[in-house]
Amino acid sequence: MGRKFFVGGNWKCNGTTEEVKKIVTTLNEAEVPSEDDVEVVVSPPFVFLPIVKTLLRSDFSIAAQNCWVRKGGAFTGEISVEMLLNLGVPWVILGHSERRLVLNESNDFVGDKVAYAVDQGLNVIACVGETLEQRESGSTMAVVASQTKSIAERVSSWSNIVLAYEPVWAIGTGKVATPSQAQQVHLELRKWLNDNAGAQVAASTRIIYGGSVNGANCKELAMQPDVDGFLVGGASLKPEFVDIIKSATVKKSTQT
Ligand SMILES: O=C(CO)COP(=O)(O)O
Repeated sequence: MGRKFFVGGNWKCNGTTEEVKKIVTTLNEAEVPSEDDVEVVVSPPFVFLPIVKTLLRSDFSIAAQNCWVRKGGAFTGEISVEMLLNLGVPWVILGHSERRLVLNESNDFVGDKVAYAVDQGLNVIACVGETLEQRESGSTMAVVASQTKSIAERVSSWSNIVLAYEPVWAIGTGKVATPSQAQQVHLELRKWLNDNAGAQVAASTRIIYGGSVNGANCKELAMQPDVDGFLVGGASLKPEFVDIIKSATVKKSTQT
């Protein structure tokens, strides 16, 4: 079964209403490969989800950048899965390193969030990735495996989960993982899924790369056999996001 190329744009904590409208206009006017060949999901801050949902072309989808771990209630400042579903937001990004590291979200907490969101019917972009210190000490695979394990042991199905490998040292630094560094970890993650979640999950789960992806480096990364797309930060706020979406064509050419 082929894995459809996936391009996510994580806008993080950026934008004004005017800027958001401008990005959406650029996306709406872009000529991109067909929905059969690429799935595009943009993730604005919560407050802009309704306007983006209203204005964005119908072949692109939207994601929240976080959600509460269980059913909503007396949790000041949180946004629940139920609210996202009520607004018609189909995706959520969970376990981003900025939340793991700055807000101290543990592997267990992220695993609980993913399980609750998936159980309620959301699609999840689940992020894993090592810090520079962890890479330099040789523990990259141990770190991403334990982050993935906390998810795997809580979910009964992977069919609505996209796994995003985002090495922390490559995020917002301009220091992109080389295509072979990305491929190596993606392949290891797929082997891990094979051994722990089954061959079908390993074959069908999309593993996307995030960390300083831009219009110039996306093609070579897209050609790697286990790179099934991208989660883009900074460049998703710029017109070059369109070029990154177009790298789906490069991917397709490597598969035929
Ligand atoms: O964190 C990221 C996407 O979630 C990557 O961010 P940058 O593309 O800005 O490095």
